[in-house]
Amino acid sequence: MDYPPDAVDAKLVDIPGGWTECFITGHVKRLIYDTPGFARPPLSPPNGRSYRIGSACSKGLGMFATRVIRAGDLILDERPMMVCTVSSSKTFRVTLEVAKLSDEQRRQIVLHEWGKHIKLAFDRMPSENQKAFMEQFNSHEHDGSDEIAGYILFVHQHYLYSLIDITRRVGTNGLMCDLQDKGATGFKGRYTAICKDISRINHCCGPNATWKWHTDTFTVRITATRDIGIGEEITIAYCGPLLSAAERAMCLAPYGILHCKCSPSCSDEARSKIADERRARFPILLIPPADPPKSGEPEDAWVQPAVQRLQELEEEGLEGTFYFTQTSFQLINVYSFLHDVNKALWYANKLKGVWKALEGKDLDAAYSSEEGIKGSYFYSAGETRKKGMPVKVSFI
Ligand SMILES: C[S@@+](CC[C@H](N)C(=O)[O-])C[C@H]1O[C@@H](n2cnc3c(N)ncnc32)[C@H](O)[C@@H]1O
Repeated sequence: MDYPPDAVDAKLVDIPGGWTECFITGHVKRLIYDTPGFARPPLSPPNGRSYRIGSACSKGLGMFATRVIRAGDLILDERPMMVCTVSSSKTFRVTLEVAKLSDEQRRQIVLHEWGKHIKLAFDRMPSENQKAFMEQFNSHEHDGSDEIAGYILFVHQHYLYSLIDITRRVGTNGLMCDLQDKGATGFKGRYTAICKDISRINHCCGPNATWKWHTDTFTVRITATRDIGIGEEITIAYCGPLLSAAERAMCLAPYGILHCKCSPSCSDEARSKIADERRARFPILLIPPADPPKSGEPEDAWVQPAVQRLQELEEEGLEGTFYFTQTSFQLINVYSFLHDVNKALWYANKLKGVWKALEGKDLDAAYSSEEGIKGSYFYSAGETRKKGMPVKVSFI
């Protein structure tokens, strides 16, 4: 992809938004060009750079906050060095099946062919990006998976590399892009992005930041999902954080993470069991009781399961998930219904940063201001109820 068209002798410095080399199909190329606003410049964090790359001990390098970062703050919007497929052609695999090769032989040949294509993209990179790409972490260095794919050798900047040196860096560092081929035949790939700085962010099962692919800016965007202190490591989830520990382990293996070291409790069996049980019961739906509270019982006794659920989500570091926003919205709506505006605003305050991080916009005024809450459907439903009239409400 050469967009916008640049001079043949362009340097990295001539492309301030960042230079991405792509290995993509024609269909995906058209899809990118047709994206409204493509190629907007990447967003700049309003308060400037807020991170440094440094040692994260046994995890290698990592990203660390250099100032306090608030939930919802943009940390980095980075154009990748490379975007490429994560797998190779289905049609090609079928052809190999016909050739009666073993599964392992097929895997090696597909990997080799994929590597040859990725090297084409690598060769077109500006030399600064080639250097930065080769400096990225390679977690598969000694796993013995290079019999065929490692066959082609090339010299780059006085070092001898094999194709596998490139493909392994893609596997270790790639984050999934939201680009997808259509159609059932021919080349069908999911896409992955390798960035200079974002690829240094380590995985955490209870991360403090989230990542999202944006085709209009052609960037991976990192936003904080909770407040991050100075010096604290910035982390993202490489896989669905609501999965069980066993499922997460399966998803992390291709990144070369065989034992997740995100926190001491992650490897603690008893703690993992509790975390699994909590994750399995996170969805919750509040239904108001038909009868008024018994004397002496707080009016919001029936809300407590959701209050506890939100606390558990925070304890697990799962603020950046659907269940956190869903439970928060329910609590805002319920406390509007009960005419407890302060509590409604208290939950709105918890939600606002996460909402900004996930949705890229501020929370609607109906949820975040006294007037908004008092003008909401739930507040008036609560009024009707207070007048002794029956109401049927659903809080989501
Ligand atoms: C995308 S890179 C992250 C940056 C990397 N630490 C570096 O030095 O460049 C992924 C690699 O970081 C390490 N890593 C990331 N998160 C980890 C975690 N939670 N536990 C253990 N290792 C982790 C693993 O070696 C993995 O292969």
